[in-house]
Order: sequence, then structure tokens, then C-alpha cells
Amino acid sequence: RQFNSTTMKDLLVSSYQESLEIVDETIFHSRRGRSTSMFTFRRKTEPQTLKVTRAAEVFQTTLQVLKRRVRRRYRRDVAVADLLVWEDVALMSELSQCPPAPLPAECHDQHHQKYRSITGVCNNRQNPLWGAANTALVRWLPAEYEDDEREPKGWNSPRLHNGFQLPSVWEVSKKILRSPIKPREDEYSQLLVEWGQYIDHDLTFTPKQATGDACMPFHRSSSACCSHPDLRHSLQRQQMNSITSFIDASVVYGHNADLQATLRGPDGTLSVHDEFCDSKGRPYLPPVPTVPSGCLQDPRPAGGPRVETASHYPSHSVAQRTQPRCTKLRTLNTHWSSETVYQETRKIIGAMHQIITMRDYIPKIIGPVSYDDHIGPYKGYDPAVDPSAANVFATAAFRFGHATISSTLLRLNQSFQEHESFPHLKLHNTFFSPWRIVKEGGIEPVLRGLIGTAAPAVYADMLLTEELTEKLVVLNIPQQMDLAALNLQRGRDHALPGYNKWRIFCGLEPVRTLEDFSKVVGDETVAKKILSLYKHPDNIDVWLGGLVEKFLSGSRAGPLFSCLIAKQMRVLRDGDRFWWEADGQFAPRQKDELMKTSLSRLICDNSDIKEVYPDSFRQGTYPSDYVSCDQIPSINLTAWIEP
Ligand code: HEM
Ligand SMILES: [Ca+2]
Repeated sequence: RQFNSTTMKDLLVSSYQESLEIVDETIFHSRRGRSTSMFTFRRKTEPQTLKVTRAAEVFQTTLQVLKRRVRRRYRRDVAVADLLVWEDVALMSELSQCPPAPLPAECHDQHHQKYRSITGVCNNRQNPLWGAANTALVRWLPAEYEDDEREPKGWNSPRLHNGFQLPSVWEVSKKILRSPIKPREDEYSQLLVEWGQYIDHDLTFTPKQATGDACMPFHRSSSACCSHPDLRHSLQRQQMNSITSFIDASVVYGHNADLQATLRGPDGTLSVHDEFCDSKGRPYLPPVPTVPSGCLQDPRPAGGPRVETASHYPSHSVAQRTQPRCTKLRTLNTHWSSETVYQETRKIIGAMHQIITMRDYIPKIIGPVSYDDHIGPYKGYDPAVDPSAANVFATAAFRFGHATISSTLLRLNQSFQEHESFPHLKLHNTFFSPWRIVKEGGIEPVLRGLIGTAAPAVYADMLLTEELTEKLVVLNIPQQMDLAALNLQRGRDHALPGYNKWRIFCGLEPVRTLEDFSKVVGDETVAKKILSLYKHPDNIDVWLGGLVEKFLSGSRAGPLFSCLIAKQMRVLRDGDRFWWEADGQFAPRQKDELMKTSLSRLICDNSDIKEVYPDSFRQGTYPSDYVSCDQIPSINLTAWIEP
């Protein structure tokens, strides 16, 4: 510490003032200046997210300005953690509002006793921001920035990691990840893949920084505010989750009051598209302000539901169409207000999301052994558990799903054969095209394609379809993108430690030799190619390392991703005061009814499909394995009659 506190205070205040100008000029001003081309897709960042992002950018930029000033004065680099003491950090937090001042005692409000808040705030009464929207992704292992503060891995190209430069993400994508073919296997249906992405949209969304015109179309993730007992950690750049990490159907209801108001309809219902509905009068999702510029109005809700391809539309629709069915609660409880009907329905639909995810989806992904080892039976709400999404979960482990995506979207007729009028589509023709649902037969042809076709197999030498590595379209970027390169670069942007550190974190042996790695991957050629690119096993990007591991028996992921996904799921369950099985959430009779929930039932109830395979995540042959919807159990809402 080289300054007395008055000098430091002055330095901090003037650095803060300069940082305000820099942030508004470089980040927020440039947002307005960019051209809109015919093919540019735009999504406006939500005001709440923007406010937190700006505060975090100001905090981070203040540190940079301060460092520059100190460097000028002393002609040497100083780490901010060596320069500042807690008192200075408190001053910076106060100036930048990052993190914002602790919440008032609103957590004891009656409403929060009974129903979840929309932002997730106050789920945990002692730590009201745990799991809430617009908070930092938490770190299970410390970040590894090149300057220990904010520079992504690989930023300073001559810099060596374990004696070697990191390979370029484009090269890794081209040589290891992209695959011209994705053969199908026959155990699971395409719906299993779809649910993965759908539920991820309930758990994490990492907003990206809107920078000026960059030569490479990669936008860093926005900074997040973070308060941490370790000073160095508190000063490092963190990333944000702009939605609630809880499995709370925020994908249906939104994660802030404005979005909730947009998505909410009259009398406890959800809003619907007022121009279009399907041939049987079933509603479509409401339109939103963010649309591909110059294109047809897409019926795509903003911020909450993220309908990136036409295949995502049916799951959003099925969930949304469940709401009016449940509002039948009103006829059972005529004394309930619209607000009570809405909240009780939201609670039931939230529980359905939890059950389908934890009971039906997760065991298939991580396998029975990981489930027992890392999740186990439910023992009740534990307020000491932080349910926030982990950085490594959002940035690596749960992106396992990208290797399970098919290159084509199948559309099937009532006999589960290729549709006569609406043929199969290459994946790139489905990006941001929900109009295909409205204009091309409703949700049914796609939904039948999801339940009636097998999901692709994942082999270490056939990972991501070229549809994703050559032709991906993402919001706000006019070029076609490469999802493999984006995932790898995102991991470096977030400074995730390398593959081996995560293996050790999960109690697995680190990989030291080609022989070790070949065994873990189950394919020596691929293991060799990866090691020849990375040169050192510790340098392997964690997303790649986890993705190529041989699956555990009965799972769709290797040991590392199974462990990381399981750990996340466990905290999402145990750290959620409103978990459906937690004491006082539902009466025993209601729980019995909720257990009857199934995705097959929801499909039967909310589409024209009359026959299903009972577990629609599994692949059955039509018609021999299919049963009539009449045979699929339904929830009886009379269990909700209030005496
Ligand atoms: C056609 C299907 C899909 C497309 C086009 C797609 C595309 C994308 C894109 C563009 C990103 C952001 C990449 C970045 O810049 O960092 C992303 C993130 C992500 N994807 Fe996918 N994805 C698909 C399916 C899936 C599936 C099946 C899963 C999981 C089972 C999944 C899990 C994730 C996760 C966890 C993230 C990070 C989310 C965040 O925190 O922002 N995706 N995906
Ligand atoms: Ca959520």
C-alpha cells in the first residue's frame, strides 16, 4: 500500500469520474451508432440488466484507470489487489453501485412467504440475491485471467501456458469439433435434446457486451457485480446470469416485473398472439418488439423465452398453453382473486418444470451412478446452499448439449412419416424462424418430429454438426458463426480453469499422458489430435475436454460433465426454498397429483397429437410402441380445492 487513505480516496474518485465517460462512450454510446443491415438480428438488453452491467463496467473501468494512473506515476505495473484495501472497495461499490446496496427487509413480506418473487430475490432470506436474476455466475474454482484481473485466456498471444501457447479456437473447431455427419442412435428422442435447451433457458443467460465494431465478431460477456470475501476475487471481472437460476418456469413467466407484465394476460392467464392462432383455435406465443430487422414480425417473446430455432417453439407453446388449463382452478375456488389464480398456476407449472427436469431428464443425462453419488434423495430445503448458477455450468458443462444437436429438423405427418406439405429442414433454415410454425402447419409437424425421431449419437470424432459450426446465426451479429469456436472462446473470456483442474475438482484423476487421455476419450486418434494441438493436457479447454469424454454407462455425458451438471442440479434443488417437495409447498395429495405430470401428458393436452410414447424422451416405433393419450395419467386439480 503506497498511498495514504486521503490520496487513495481522491485517486479513486477521479478515476471513477473518468471511467463514467469511458464506459458511456465506448460501450453504451456505440450501441446507438451501429448500422442495421437487412440480416442483422437485434435484441435489446433489458433495462435491469443494462443497469447492472453498466455499474459493473464502471467498477471495472475505474480499476483500469486507477492502474494507469499509478503506472504513470511509479513507472511500474501494480495489481489492483495489492493497491486497494477493503475500505477502498467499499468506496468504489458505493460510487458505482456495484454491487448494489443490500436489499431492505422486504424478504419478510407476506407475498414472499407464499410465492416466488419474479426476480428470484429473497428466495434465500439471509442471502436475498442468491439465485436471483442479474447476479454474478458463481465460481466453483478461481478465475484464471492472464493478468489475474480481466484479460481473457490467450489474450496476449506470446504468453505461454504450461510452456505452450493456446491453440486458436477456430483451429480447434475445424480440426476436432466440426462434423459433416451426425448419425442417429435409437434410445432417446429428439425431444431430450430440445428439453436440454429449453430448461437451460430457465437457468442461465449470460448477456454479452455491446461493443463497437469489432474486427472479429466475438462479444465478451458483460461484467457482473460481485461481492466476495476474498478481495482479489471481488476485484476480478465476473460474468452475469441475467435470469433466475432456479427451475421456476422463468422461461414462461419472465424474470423481472416488466417482462412478467408483458407475458401476463387477463384473469390469471398468459398473453397470446392476438393475430394468429392454429386451425383449432389454440394460441401462439405473443409477438415482441425485438425482431430480425427488415423481416416478417416474428411471434417471439423477448428476454424470457428464447426461441432460437423453430424446434424450440413447441416446448414454449406447450408450457404456455398449460396455463389456461390450470386457470380452471378459479372454478374450483371461486373466492380466489385473479392474482391468486395466476400465482397458484405459476406454482404448479414451476413444479412441473422441476419434476420433468429432475425426475425424467437429468437421470438420462448424467446416468444413475452420478445421480446417486452427487444428487441423491431429497432431504429438505437447506438455506446454507447457494443455488446460483455456476460459471462452469453455463459456460462449459451444460453446453454438452451442443454435440447432441441434429443437422436436420424433421417434420412429420399424423402417421409419423415425412410431412407431405412441409418437408424436413436443414438446421440453418430454422434459425429465428418461428413464422414457419405459424405458416407451416402449427406446432404439430415439428413436435411429432421431436418425439418421433431419434436423437443423434455423440462420438468423439463426430461432435458438432457443420450446420452449427459453419452456418449459425446469432442475435446482433450479421455473419454466420461457429458455435464450437464461440463456446471455446467463451470459456477463455470467462477465464475458466483448464480441463484437468475441473477433473480434480470432481475427484477424478487428472489426465497426464496420451495413454490416460485415450482411455478417457475412448478414441486414441481424437485424443492424439487434441494433445498435438494443446501440447499440454492442463491447457485443454474444459468444454472440449468434457465433451470428448466417453459417456458413463446409462448417461449422455462423460464423468466430468456428469459431475458438474449433477452438482448444479443438487444446489438448484436443495437451495430452493420453493422446491416443490420442500415442506409446506404442496399438500401430500397435491404432491401425489403433481407426480402424475409428464411431458407426454402436456403434449396430449396442448396439441393435436393423440398418440404418444409414454416417456416421450425415449424413442419408440410408431405405431407399435405408441399409446392413446387416454392412457397417459393426468393431474386432478380438485386436490387444490380450498375448504
Ligand atoms: C439448435 C440448437 C441450439 C443452438 C442454435 C444453440 C446456440 C447457442 C448459442 C449461440 C449460444 C451462445 C454462445 C456464446 O456466444 O457463448 C448458446 C449458449 C448455450 N447453450 Fe446452446 N444452442 C442450442 C442447443 C443447446 C442445447 C441442446 C443445450 C443443452 C442441452 C444448450 C445449452 C447452452 C448453454 C448452457 C449455453 C450458455 C447459456 C448462457 O448462459 O448464456 N444449447 N447456445
Ligand atoms: Ca429460472
